[in-house]
Amino acid sequence: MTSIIVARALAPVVHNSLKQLFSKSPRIRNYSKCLQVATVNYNQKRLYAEKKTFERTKPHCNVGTIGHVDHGKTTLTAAITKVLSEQKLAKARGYQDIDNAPEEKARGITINVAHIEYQTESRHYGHTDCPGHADYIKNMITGAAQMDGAIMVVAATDGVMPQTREHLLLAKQIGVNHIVVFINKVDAADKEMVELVEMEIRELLTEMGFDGENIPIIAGSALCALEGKNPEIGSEAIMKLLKEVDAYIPTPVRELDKPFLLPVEHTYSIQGRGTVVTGRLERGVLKKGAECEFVGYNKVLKSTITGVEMFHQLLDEAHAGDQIGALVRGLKRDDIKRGMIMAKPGTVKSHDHLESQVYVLSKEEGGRSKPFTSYIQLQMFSRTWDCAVQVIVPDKEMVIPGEDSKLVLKMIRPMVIEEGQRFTLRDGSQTLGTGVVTKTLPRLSENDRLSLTEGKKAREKKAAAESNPTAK
Ligand SMILES: Nc1nc2c(ncn2[C@@H]2O[C@H](COP(=O)(O)OP(=O)(O)OP(=O)(O)O)[C@@H](O)[C@H]2O)c(=O)[nH]1
Ligand SMILES: [Mg+2]
Repeated sequence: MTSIIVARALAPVVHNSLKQLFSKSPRIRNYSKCLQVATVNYNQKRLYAEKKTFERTKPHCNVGTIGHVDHGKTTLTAAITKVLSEQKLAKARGYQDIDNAPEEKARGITINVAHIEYQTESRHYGHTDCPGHADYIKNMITGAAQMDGAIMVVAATDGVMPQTREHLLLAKQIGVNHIVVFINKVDAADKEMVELVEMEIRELLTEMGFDGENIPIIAGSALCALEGKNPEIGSEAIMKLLKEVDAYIPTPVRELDKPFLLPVEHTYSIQGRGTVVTGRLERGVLKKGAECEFVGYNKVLKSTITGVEMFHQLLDEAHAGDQIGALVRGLKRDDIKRGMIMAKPGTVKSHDHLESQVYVLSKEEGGRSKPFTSYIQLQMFSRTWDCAVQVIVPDKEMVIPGEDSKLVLKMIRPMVIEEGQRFTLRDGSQTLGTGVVTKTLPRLSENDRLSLTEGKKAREKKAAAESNPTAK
């Protein structure tokens, strides 16, 4: 022990004298470079070795902020960590810490989702802050796909706005059924306005199929909480909100006894360590040393998991529901893509052809106004991937908005699909409906796949020829 302490204390002195010595001769300078690289690697490995181990003392739950652009989702996220940090239940994260990409800072909006950690007395939380801007809805869908419940933020100054509606709709489609509402910016609105906004939200929630009458709605000001002003609408409102989140959003039952599966959300390259993939472990238990397989985009890549972390703390084993980073051996960052599935080898398969049951939203529910027929091309979102699909309506002429229909989907590329898997279909910037995979079908032939990329006219011609083979 003493020798380790002495060696550590002497290391910088030895390092500096060697550096001075080496820098004198140009030939020896190369050695100096090597030494620098070795030092960086050593420091990174030391940092890794000194990381704390995560202690699982409370149930883990994934929540996040959704809602219209600029209504205060990121400010609320920062405020929650600030208020909880005063009780030693979180590390305070500043607004700029959360929206930290240069474009986010320049535009003052969220583009990428951010994952933050905090605790209440009863649970440990992973919190995903989603973007509200309509252009980044794809990131919102991926973010919301990881949540067990959501905090919907509505500014009292604006009330219900287009993405308030759209985010609620998508949350419902994705299967996020438990929502708690925070009416923000009450410092800038009068009491009557706040009451009106609350009524408007309850109406909308009911219209969208949520329990509008009983969903907890808390009014406050995230900015006041963050700046430590007006505690009754600031920090006290945040604590009230967290109490409701604790009580209203149930901890889901996790599938711990199944083989592990993690939909990849991001990949990072860590110098001296390798590649880290992040995402929420959907099922099973993941241990360091486990063999794994990455499946999707026409690839199956084998690897071994050499480390597991949760919010920068080491984990002995990750459980379903945990938001984790896994260090994998022998793969480069570019080999792995968002949307791939990391799973126990041989337990998942990719498909590009499936049968499904889809509910097509009516116009009033935010869906399209016109019916559609076979060969329409849509975007399918499931887990963390999205993919272009061609729709075949097998047993009727057309599908009318507001009805439930059997649809055959042909995907432009094979991805991991399982029976019972849920997905959302979007048409450009509009959500069309939600469905569940009822059956996977044999892989598409090259010929079939080509027809996916054909122009609309060519498809219509082909369809006409197929339905009337005698016509020239
Ligand atoms: N007056 C007042 N302003 C607030 C409050 N909370 C947030 N704001 C301001 O509202 C603006 C938008 O806040 P953000 O937290 O970036 O909003 P957002 O919902 O995360 O925005 P996107 O992620 O881009 O959709 C900022 O200028 C905040 O300072 C509040 O309680 N009162
Ligand atoms: Mg934001």
